[in-house]
Amino acid sequence: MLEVRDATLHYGAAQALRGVSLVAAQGEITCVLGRNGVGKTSLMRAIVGQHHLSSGSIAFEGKALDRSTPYERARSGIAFVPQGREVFPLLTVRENLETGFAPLKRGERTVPPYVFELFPVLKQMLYRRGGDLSGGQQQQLAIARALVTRPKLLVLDEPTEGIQPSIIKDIGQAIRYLRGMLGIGILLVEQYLDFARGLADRVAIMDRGEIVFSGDPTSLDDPHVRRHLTL
Ligand SMILES: Nc1ncnc2c1ncn2[C@@H]1O[C@H](COP(=O)(O)OP(=O)(O)OP(=O)(O)O)[C@@H](O)[C@H]1O
Repeated sequence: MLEVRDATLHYGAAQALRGVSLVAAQGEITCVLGRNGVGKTSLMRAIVGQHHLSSGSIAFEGKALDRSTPYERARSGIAFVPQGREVFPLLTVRENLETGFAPLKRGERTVPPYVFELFPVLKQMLYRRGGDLSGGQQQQLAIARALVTRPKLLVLDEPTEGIQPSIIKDIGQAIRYLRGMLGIGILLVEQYLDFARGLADRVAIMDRGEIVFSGDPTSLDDPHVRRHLTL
């Protein structure tokens, strides 16, 4: 579904990605792990079109994305939940959700009912401002806003960061539902190892701008694999 090939990315003279190749399949949860600063966010932002690759390619459903804008990628079915959530604090929950309408045709501009089933608190808080929500509620709102775009691939950058355990559990259940019931592909960046291990079908570990391991989540128990994750 998504195929990144030999991607390199630079910030000025600094190289953040060094020949990264990664596949995310439909109906699977692919989890990218790695310490702080190894390039996980740079890779996700390149996939959604917020950063340009210096070389390499990204294809979605067999089509090269290299020249397409973030808006075109959203229209083709890629949705992004950024690190830090980026909820609009002065817009209501409803208005935040409606920002997800932008890539949709007029007739499709509704919030799918399953979104409120996954995150009932958003229905209760529909007219509250985004900035008044707790961190966990904002994370749910950021995921819901991404789902409004009817994605085929959902890219989540550290959705558990700074979130209380009960909401982490709800988010994990929502991600499982999206994979199992809707067949959405999930690409998840995570630092919280237990969460990743419990969800992932495939894992890829990054270190210093490279993918140093990819395979089965059980391999996270292997000390050779884990050494890339510990400080
Ligand atoms: N906009 C930017 N300009 C310059 N350097 C950047 C920029 N964004 C990231 N970097 C650098 O690129 C490298 C990779 O950063 P990136 O945020 O992709 O890593 P990460 O694995 O997502 O880290 P974290 O878990 O802390 O978010 C780091 O050295 C970082 O300082």
